[in-house]
Amino acid sequence: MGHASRDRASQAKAHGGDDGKRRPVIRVRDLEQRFGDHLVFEGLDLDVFPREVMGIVGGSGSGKSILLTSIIGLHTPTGGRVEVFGQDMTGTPLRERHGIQRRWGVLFQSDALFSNLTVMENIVRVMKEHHDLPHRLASEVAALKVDMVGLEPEAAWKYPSELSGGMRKKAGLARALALDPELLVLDEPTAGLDPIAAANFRQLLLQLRRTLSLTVFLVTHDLDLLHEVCDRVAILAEQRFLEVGPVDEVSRADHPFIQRFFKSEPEPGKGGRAEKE
Ligand SMILES: Nc1ncnc2c1ncn2[C@@H]1O[C@H](COP(=O)(O)OP(=O)(O)OP(=O)(O)O)[C@@H](O)[C@H]1O
Repeated sequence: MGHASRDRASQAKAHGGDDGKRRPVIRVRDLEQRFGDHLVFEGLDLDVFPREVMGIVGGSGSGKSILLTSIIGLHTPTGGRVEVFGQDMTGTPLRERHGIQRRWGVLFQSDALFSNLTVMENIVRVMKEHHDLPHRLASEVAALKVDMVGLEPEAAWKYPSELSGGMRKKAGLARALALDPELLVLDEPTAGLDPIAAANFRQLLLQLRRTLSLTVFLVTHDLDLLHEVCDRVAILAEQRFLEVGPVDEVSRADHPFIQRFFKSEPEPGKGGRAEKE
């Protein structure tokens, strides 16, 4: 057995797998969301496997945020089931969810850093919420996270308002990595970045994914991110997943939404971000 397969086997074990069978990190079954008469989606099924990067694409209002927040237990959909690390997200009591929550890191579109805290303090705060760590040790680990995302050490002492958009995203990512998560959940990670910062961020994701063996679930409109970073993509439109599969295959599917999405030209200054519906 080579290093890589040995790694994967031990990882599968760590994830509760048996005989090398890969249990999904995220398992979505028959998910449904309605608001009164308004059906957002129904019948969503999705598996995201260990070390896979899954991209979710869909028009505005198709329910991407609802899907994402259902996965991290912030929203309870009207029907169906979401399991993360084998635990039912809606059926698990809050106190037990705390244990699952430290196994993932989330980067929201707005980066959601506390504006009154420095980058360092933002990261330390997350660590202290979950671990009883001496301040000095927490600061040292936070400095490592800052380095890991390619920020200069001095950025750690800055407030979010003193950083560029790209640096803020990296700081948000450093905070998402604070607890050494196995799963990274990213909401439009390159939205709003200039083309160079977006390309830089994509490289960073590729590198982190390789070095940290991360599973990644991300929502995006960035075609370059889909092609360069994602293993599979799920297209959410017409209240369901139109297609789920490798990006190259899905992008060839003969559906008007998919054709429009994958053929759309990058918006000027948006670094390959495709047009929203
Ligand atoms: N609390 C709510 N009450 C009623 N309707 C809601 C509520 N939350 C979301 N919706 C509706 O559900 C649909 C899906 O919302 P969601 O935010 O998940 O879309 P999205 O795909 O993330 O869109 P965007 O790309 O524009 O952010 C939208 O039509 C939205 O108006």
